[in-house]
Formats: sequence, C-alpha cells, structure tokens
Amino acid sequence: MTHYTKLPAVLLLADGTIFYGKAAGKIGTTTGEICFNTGMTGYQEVFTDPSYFGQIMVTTNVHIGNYGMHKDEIESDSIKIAGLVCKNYNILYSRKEAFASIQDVFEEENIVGISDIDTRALVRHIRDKGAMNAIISSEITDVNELMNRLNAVPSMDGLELSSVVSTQEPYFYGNPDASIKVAALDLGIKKNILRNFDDRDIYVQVFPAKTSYETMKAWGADGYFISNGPGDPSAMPYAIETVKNILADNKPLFGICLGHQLLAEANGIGTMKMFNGHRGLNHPVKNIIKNHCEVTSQNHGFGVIPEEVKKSEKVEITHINLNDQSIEGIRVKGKKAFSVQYHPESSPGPHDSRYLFDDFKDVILGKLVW
Ligand SMILES: NC(=O)CC[C@H](N)C(=O)O
Repeated sequence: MTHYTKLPAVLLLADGTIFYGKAAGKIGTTTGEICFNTGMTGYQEVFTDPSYFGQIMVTTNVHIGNYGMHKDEIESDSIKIAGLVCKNYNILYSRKEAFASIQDVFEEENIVGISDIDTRALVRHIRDKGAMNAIISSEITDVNELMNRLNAVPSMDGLELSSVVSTQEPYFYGNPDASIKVAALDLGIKKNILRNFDDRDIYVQVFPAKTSYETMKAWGADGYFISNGPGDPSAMPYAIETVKNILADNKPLFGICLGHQLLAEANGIGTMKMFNGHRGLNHPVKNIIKNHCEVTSQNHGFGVIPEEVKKSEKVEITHINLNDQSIEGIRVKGKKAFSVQYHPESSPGPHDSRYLFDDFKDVILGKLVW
C-alpha cells in the first residue's frame, strides 16, 4: 500500500444533490451514470464486470474491501466501474489468500471513489429519481466547476461502449479437444461465462465485438454466444446485423443480458432505458416453460419493451421477472436461438440458472428443440 489519507470528497448528482464523504481509491475526479447494486457479496467480481463500464457504482452492502482482492475472483482483467460510492471502505482485509487491498488495486488502476456516504439515503434518492449521471471528486470542491464537468458527460442512452471493452484480437478458451466449439461475440464478456462453457466440454473462440458472422463461421463453430456488455443495445447496429445473420443461417445461439437485448432487436423488438436498472443477486424470475422460480444475479439498465415482445410473432417469452413482470427470457420460434436478461453465470450470485448452459449444449446437440 503506497499511501492512504482520508481526504474529503464530494459526490454531485446531475439533479444537483450533493453528498459529502471521504476520498477512497485514487485521488482525483470521475464521472459516469450512477447505479446501485444490492448484492451482499462479490464486490471484486462486480467491479471487474465489463457491463459496468461507464457507471459509478453505489454498493448497498456496508462493507467493501474487508476481504481484500483475490487473483481468481475477477470477471475481466481490470476494474471496469467508473467510480465507487460506499459506506465503509476497508483498506485492511482479513483473508490470507488475498494478494492486495482494494486501495492498492484502485490506486494502481486509477479508480476514484468516495466512502462514508449514507448509501441508504443515496439509493432511496436514485430509486425515486431514476438513473442519472454523477461526478465524484477528491480534488475539486467548487460545486459549479463540478456541475460544469458533469454537464459535459454524455447520457448512457445511445452510448456504444462494447467496442471499447471488447478484446482487440480473437483468443481461445478451454480445451481444444472438447466435443463442441462455440464462437463467442465479446461485447464485454465475463470470465465466468467462459468457465461455464469449459466446464461443459465446450471450446470457445472469443471474437472482437465488430466481427462479422462470416468470419466466425469460417472457424466452423457449432454454436454462437452473444455476450453481456456495457452501453445501449440500440446503438449497436453492427451486432444486431451479426445476430440477424446467425438467425438467417439457423445456427444455435445463446445470448446473455446485452446478448438478450440484441436478440430482441434482431427480431424487430425495441429496447428501452429503464427508470432504474436491476442490479443485485436476489431477483426472482419465473421460468414459464419449466414452471419454477429462480433467484437470479442481475445487472442491466436497459430492457426489452414488454409490449413489443408480447405482440411479436417471432419470439415467445420463457422467463418473467416476479418483481416487476419485465421480460427475462425469450426464444425464437422455429429457430435454435434463446436468451436471458439476467446472468446465469452468476459471478457473484446464486447458481439456480446454470442449467441454461446445459440447455445451450442440448440445443447444439439437437436434444432440445421447440
Ligand atoms: N450486463 C449487461 O449485459 C448489461 C446490458 C446493457 N448494457 C444494460 O445495461 O442493460
């Protein structure tokens, strides 16, 4: 640990609300869309999830950093959140397997945060007012200056971010002798998705976001995976085109989160920005086909437009959110394509939905048809 001084810090929201706290992480200034995650564990997996790129994360779990940082508990190779807002920011940690403190990693990776915030009050405020941009600073105290900087930050609505976090070059994951080959379009893929494929004897080639279907097909994949990722799905015509081409060839396709939204878009179903996203580890979802409930891990700020899904002749609904009845899963009629809005790789989160990876394998093997 190089240094740690609890300097004062400010959090300013786009609606003018100010919270004062203490500096956490790198001393500096950061901006992004503010969002909250209600998960009670797994902060490192959450902070390294590329879907959070461009977002300032408020953690409702009171203790952050208390079990340190672990080499294996990553969902990508760097911290992806734009900033952190928390209550207790612990630079001391209790686990001997940890390789560093949260402060070491945040300093190294230039992540700016603010602690000692009443996160209950802040979350209630965001919950009532909806998604908005915010700025954290431990170097600028002038509120007008902060507001000027905040006003220059683009809205998440309409932002394409996948090509920023995606791999630049294709790479392989898993066992080359595995029985099945899947081409994954990396829009911000989480590592635990790759681990889940590997666990099921599936060899994956991960392709950059803007790879065409033709290029992936040349590898001879048995199925196609469209990943999770940051930003607005409607701002990604290149990926919608890729999904349309996979569907036109009637290849097995599985989409998670952003991949789900893109499967909807490719079938003429629109997506929308939600008033508040779903981010947490205990969202109840009903599987309509199997007639059971799953407790799910979620992280999304956009959703598919329910009315458009319901009147679509191309897709059928497979999963529904039991909190707000939003659409959590679809499958394309007469095709081998399906997707879910939530995160079955659940890292962190409960493992109720891991069967979806088995389902994808069964679709590829022709054992699951609809
Ligand atoms: N986890 C994800 O793939 C998120 C998808 C999309 N960026 C959203 O916020 O809704």
